Amino acid sequence: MTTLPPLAVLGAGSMAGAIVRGLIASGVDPASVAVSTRSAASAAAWRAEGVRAESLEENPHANAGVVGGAGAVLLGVKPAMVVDTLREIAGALDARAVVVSVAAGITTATMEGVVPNPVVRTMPNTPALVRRAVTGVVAGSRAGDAELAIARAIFQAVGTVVELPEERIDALSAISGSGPATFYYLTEQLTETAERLGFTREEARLLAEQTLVGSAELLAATGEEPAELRRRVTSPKGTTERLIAVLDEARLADVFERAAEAAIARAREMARG
Ligand SMILES: NC(=O)C1=CN([C@@H]2O[C@H](COP(=O)(O)OP(=O)(O)OC[C@H]3O[C@@H](n4cnc5c(N)ncnc54)[C@H](O)[C@@H]3O)[C@@H](O)[C@H]2O)C=CC1
Ligand SMILES: O=C(O)[C@@H]1CCC=N1
Repeated sequence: MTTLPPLAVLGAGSMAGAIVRGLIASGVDPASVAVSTRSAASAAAWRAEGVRAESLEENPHANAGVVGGAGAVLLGVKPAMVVDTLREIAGALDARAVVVSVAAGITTATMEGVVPNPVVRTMPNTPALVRRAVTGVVAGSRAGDAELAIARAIFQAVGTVVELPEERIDALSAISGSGPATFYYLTEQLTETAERLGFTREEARLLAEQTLVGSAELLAATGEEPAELRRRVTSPKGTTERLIAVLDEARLADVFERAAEAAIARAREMARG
């Protein structure tokens, strides 16, 4: 297994923060991770977790400050900030460091146009925090086996890795990058339905959320196909059969396809800047 080099993380918000915490949960030494944050309070919170942290509030050069000595630099800033952030750190980057981006829509070619380093583009998801992420990984033109192995090692420590060509990553993002939002949205909808059926908010949340968690655990534990697990819930001529018939009528597959196409179109807009 590839040993992770010292890691610098620029912008440790929802996504990169989940990755760092997932890495620490996997046994990575927090002292081998350096984080730059916007606020001093956030940097202090990371220091309390044993991570080296600098904030832009205390030091406007915090981004360049944390990349020195790093063998891998994880870009966790918003897509619109990626190019500016790379410009900021270009002079401080170790020549051999691999730049790993999680940004939606920002191509490897765009990043390679700003820094001379090898670049890997990824699309993880927030279950990284509990080491259950699915991450799409794309090698840039300068990333060789060693750089790809580092990126793979980072994301395998927090879940499962899928390697794919760059033209497929926006589609992967629509399914797994945004996917946690899809499942939480469904859970919210089911909670509201339960409330409309007369349950209190607390009861409704319990019913919807525990059903999501229980169903996911059953899927993971049995390795059965969702269709088979669904069949076991659907008694012939029973209540679930009627329920699923209504969902079928609503053509959810078409709705999900339209939703995914909208996300893909947005990623392409973001790529154009
Ligand atoms: N949230 C998600 O589920 C996923 C997000 N992503 C990608 O992750 C990236 C970040 O998204 P989120 O974590 O959702 O946003 P976020 O807003 O939670 O995180 C961005 C972080 O960057 C910090 N920041 C802002 N300007 C900075 C600067 N100049 N230097 C250093 N840090 C700075 C912010 O304070 C914040 O903590 C985006 O590129 C997004 O496309 C990718 C996959 C999933
Ligand atoms: O919403 C976004 O743009 C990011 C990418 C996938 C999930 N969150």
